[in-house]
Amino acid sequence: MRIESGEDYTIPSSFKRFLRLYGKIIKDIVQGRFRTLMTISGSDPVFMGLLAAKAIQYYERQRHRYDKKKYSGLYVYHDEFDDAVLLKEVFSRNLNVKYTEFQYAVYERSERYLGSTFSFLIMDLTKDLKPNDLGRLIGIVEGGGLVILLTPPWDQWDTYMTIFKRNITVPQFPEPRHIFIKWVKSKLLKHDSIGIYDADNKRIIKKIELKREIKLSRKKIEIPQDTLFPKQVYEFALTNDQVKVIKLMEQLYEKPRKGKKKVIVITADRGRGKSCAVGIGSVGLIHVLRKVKPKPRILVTAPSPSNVQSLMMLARRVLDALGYKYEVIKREGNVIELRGEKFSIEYWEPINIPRIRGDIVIVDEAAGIHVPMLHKIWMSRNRLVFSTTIHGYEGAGRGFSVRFLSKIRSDKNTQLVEYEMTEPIRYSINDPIEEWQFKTLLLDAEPAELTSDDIKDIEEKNLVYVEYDPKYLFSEKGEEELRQLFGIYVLAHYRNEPDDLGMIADAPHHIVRAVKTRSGKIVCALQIAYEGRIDRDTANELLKGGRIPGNIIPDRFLKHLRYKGFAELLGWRVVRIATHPQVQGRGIGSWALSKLSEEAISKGLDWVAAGFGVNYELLRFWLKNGFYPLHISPDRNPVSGEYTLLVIKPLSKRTWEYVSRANKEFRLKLLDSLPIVYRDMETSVAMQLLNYGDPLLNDIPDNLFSPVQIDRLWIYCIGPMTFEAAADIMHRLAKLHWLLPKDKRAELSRIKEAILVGKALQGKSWDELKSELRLHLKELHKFARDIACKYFRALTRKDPEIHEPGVERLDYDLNIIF
Ligand SMILES: CC(=O)SCCNC(=O)CCNC(=O)[C@H](O)C(C)(C)COP(=O)(O)OP(=O)(O)OC[C@H]1O[C@@H](n2cnc3c(N)ncnc32)[C@H](O)[C@@H]1OP(=O)(O)O
Repeated sequence: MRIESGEDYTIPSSFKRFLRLYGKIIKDIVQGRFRTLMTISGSDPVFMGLLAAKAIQYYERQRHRYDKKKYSGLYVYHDEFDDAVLLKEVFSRNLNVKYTEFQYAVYERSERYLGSTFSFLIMDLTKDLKPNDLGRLIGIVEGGGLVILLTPPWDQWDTYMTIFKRNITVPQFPEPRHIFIKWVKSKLLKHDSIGIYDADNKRIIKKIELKREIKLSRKKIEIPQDTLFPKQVYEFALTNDQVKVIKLMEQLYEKPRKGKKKVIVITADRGRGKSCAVGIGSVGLIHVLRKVKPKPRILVTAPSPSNVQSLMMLARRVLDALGYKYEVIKREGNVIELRGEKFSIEYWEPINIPRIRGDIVIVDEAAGIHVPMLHKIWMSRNRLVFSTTIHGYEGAGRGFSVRFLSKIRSDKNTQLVEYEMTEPIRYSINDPIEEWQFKTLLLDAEPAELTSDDIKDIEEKNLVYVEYDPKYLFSEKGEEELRQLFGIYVLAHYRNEPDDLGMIADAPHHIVRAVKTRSGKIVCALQIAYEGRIDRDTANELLKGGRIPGNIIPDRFLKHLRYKGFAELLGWRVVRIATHPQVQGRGIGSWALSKLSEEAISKGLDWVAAGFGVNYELLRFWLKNGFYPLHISPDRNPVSGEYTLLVIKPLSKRTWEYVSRANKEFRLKLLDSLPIVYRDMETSVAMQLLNYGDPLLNDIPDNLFSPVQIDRLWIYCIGPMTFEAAADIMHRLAKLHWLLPKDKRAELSRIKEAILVGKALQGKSWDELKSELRLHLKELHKFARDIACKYFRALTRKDPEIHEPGVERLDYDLNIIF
């Protein structure tokens, strides 16, 4: 195949010139441990493959003059496209390298390379640009290395229909906005250490330049004299920061005193080797713990098993070096356990950690886990490591410290050690490509600093509601506001990925709103999605269980509430809302929602809705703002440990009718599902859900209980019999309580209502209720009897003291259905 071999092509002199500029700076690049980037744009896969091969070949030889190493390269592509396969083939056939070994991977499988280091990375972006890929993969390249981006023709790239763009459109909005790639291009043009070549027109778009000082290369590793772990363990560290982390982990060898906890918190930007350091340290711990314990067990958790692969990889290397025998257990290609005869290092989903036995718990990428879940994990153990990315793909900014760390810092029984790793493992601390990546993906975005004037504006509600045009946000003028906006999400939300940024830019049905102070500081950020106005055929499909991209609210409404007409309505789903952490709880979020509703009404929309992991505080926020619960997921999310709840606020009369009925259906369903599906739901949340909305019954129906049941209720109320003997009646009473309007219910305090839900509806054990409601057993039993007495009075209008026990009559009708 002449074409595939690229024989008909010659390398243009402009490309040779383009490459020579890399050669000119290569000495500084190698010495400074900087990385470089090259973009090759064009339409001919053969030519592109050839140029990429020449580029690597040239670069390798130049680099080798200065560091005399062996190199490794990774080529990532989409194998479902013939021309992407052709490009890769041409590249590999024409690659004439002396010191480099290349590997080829498809994007879907590229996760497994994340812990490894490569000298060269080629990303074929001719078919797709998924922001998360840019976020994950660039970091694997070492200082002195080169990243090549292969892209569609430079001038057409912006409007190119990528897989990412196709996936984020919905049937009602088929055309994406084409903003994100334009943004990426502007950053490629702006940052140094990046060159751009136009293969179609054989011209240099941008020459490479290096505009930064070389910082002294890193310090030699110093292993402390006095260590508990063997020196061999420490030898796996690549930086002194890693040494420090391993040394800190020695502190977990000894158990804390009773009632106390030892916690180590490690924070770092991406690429600082924290997971690897923790992996090395865990084997150190296993090694020493084995001397005092028959079978030490370390539990590792993270949002997903892929997050702990570098930890596992380093743990394996150290185990091998220390001569341990063990089995490697994998799930879907990820290592989830290293099982030796007398030890184990095991990955478990966060939700499982509190109930599994283990000596030490390591939480990796902790910022990716919801704060209430982190709390449960922290409560359940006394020796823990939390490690997390501050900025970067999994980063949560200072959110982790603001919301979680501040709590454990103030706990007197926790001996807390915090350590921030700064030294990058693979490249220099002032690496230009990391800088480009951070700026492009807003990985270091932070919210605005608020002044006393801003706080005054907030107190006086001197606020401005802003309707953003995404084009403006992703422009030089709007960039600062975009950074503030995204910074709020990073800080307030538990999960933020570059793909979310891509959605804001390109998803045609997503819009952004914000609240600013008068000086222009953003204090609340909202991301909204248009949903609804679904045609009848699709609606019928949904009713039969079919799917539709996006449209979460209409989809669940149709599937679970079955009102077909709802599909025609148009609404806004609040995808994310977050208030600047410094000023939460001051009414800004509520003000934003009221403005949003006003805008939605002015645009003729029917509803505003939201879906979120439900907890008491957050649900309070939505209920306070007039949103009705509509649907709740049957399972807890394995990472956040929360049920997902959908809430909706009707804006038109027609929607009102649907929502009022839907909410009644929801509560009826919940009442009957609590004992079956939601036994473990927080009782406070169940009460909130049952209490909100119009009454389901007007009055207590006649003959609801038989005289025998009434008499059993009485004997439980006055004392000798147990709750269990009247559990059936208490269960029906609980249902009755939440079906009635408030003024027709027996008057119960909040705590008694909680007992009624927790015990009589959810069937929790007395012990479970005791710890959830923080009551003594005696009090619980007393309160439960009080409930029985109150309802005895409400049902019979008699005082239990003067009741005549026993039943004489046999002639009664029983209303067995409410
Ligand atoms: C679809 C979704 O995005 S749901 C996810 C919502 N976002 C988050 O959870 C991120 C973190 N939290 C926040 O950013 C904010 O607290 C928001 C968006 C939930 C509320 O915005 P705020 O400006 O704090 O709301 P506002 O002051 O109007 O209302 C406060 C009420 O919200 C509830 N609330 C929920 N979370 C919080 C919180 N972190 N801090 C304070 N109040 C909170 C409280 O019940 C409070 O009511 P109260 O004052 O009567 O006790």
